[in-house]
Amino acid sequence: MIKFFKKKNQPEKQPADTASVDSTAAEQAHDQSAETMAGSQPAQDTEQLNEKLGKTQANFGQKMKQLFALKKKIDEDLFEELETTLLMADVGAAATMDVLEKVRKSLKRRNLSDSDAVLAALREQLTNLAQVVEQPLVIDEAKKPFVILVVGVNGVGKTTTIAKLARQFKSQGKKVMLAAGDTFRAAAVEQLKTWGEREGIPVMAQNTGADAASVIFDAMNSATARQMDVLIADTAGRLHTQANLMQELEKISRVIRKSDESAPHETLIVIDGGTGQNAISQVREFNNANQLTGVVITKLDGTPKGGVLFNLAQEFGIPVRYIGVGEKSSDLKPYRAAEFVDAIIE
Ligand SMILES: Nc1nc2c(ncn2[C@@H]2O[C@H](COP(=O)(O)OP(=O)(O)OP(=O)(O)O)[C@@H](O)[C@H]2O)c(=O)[nH]1
Repeated sequence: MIKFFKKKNQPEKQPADTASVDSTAAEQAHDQSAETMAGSQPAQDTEQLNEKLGKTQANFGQKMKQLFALKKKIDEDLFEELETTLLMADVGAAATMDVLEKVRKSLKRRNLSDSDAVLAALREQLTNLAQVVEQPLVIDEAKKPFVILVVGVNGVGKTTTIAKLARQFKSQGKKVMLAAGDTFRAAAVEQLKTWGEREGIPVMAQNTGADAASVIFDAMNSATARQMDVLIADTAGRLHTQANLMQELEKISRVIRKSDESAPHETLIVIDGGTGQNAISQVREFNNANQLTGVVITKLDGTPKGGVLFNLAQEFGIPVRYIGVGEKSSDLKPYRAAEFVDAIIE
């Protein structure tokens, strides 16, 4: 979906001045020829999660099954092969060692040594680890607006995730506003505004190059005045190694707190599921700048390395709120540990 948000090859348009887009403007500016979010007409989501996570499943459960089919004997070699499989799926060294150690102990305790028992113990331990970060995002209705700040490096899927979230919240009957805090690129602001018009979701924006904190501060005031339930603030993608840009994020949070000292109520980092080990340093650096309260892992449909979720769970234990498994609106799924483990192990 949201091909609309594809930034590559998009002409940079001159942005309008400060704009608050109303749902009434919806039809007017709608470019019929523009690619729409595939989810605009709620799509039938017949595809199962295990199909969506097929690449990780092939690199994970399928490999394990092949391993067990070849090796009936449970020995050190088998554990080494399991270790390699987990590492290749980006589970990370610490999580791999920990999980396998617990598998060994569990087998020893129960005096089991057949391959079915190893697979069952592995599933149990991976589920335990995956459950550490299962904590769905709940919008506290006492906070009006409930402010969600979305951060992450470039191109991970922040803007598309925001669009998906906004549609989901709106479909639950919530009043949602977006703040176009990605002020670096004219196209980013324009795209969000046009999309908001079409969806009947107000988008607060200013000129390109405007101070992101000021855009979000204005949006806070407007969302409060208009009694919005949820305000989702986009931010420009930035490398976690760019100290000045990381400081800008700290400033955004400080400015938000001037309007509501309990906000932001959720600081979500979006991570591209195919990033590999770099995901760890991204979460670490962003967490240092703005305490993160949730993680969204996107693009899990396109990578064999979905094991990164375990890596992040082991390292930080920050709740994984959603997983992105495609481009449709319905492809942003609330994260459920058992469902996830089942999908990659089946
Ligand atoms: N296959 C797949 N593609 C996704 C998913 N989430 C986002 N994308 C695609 O990833 C690309 C980048 O998404 P954006 O939302 O533009 O990323 P961004 O983080 O806002 O980018 P910057 O503004 O440059 O920082 C788009 O083509 C999206 O359609 C997903 O779960 N699966």
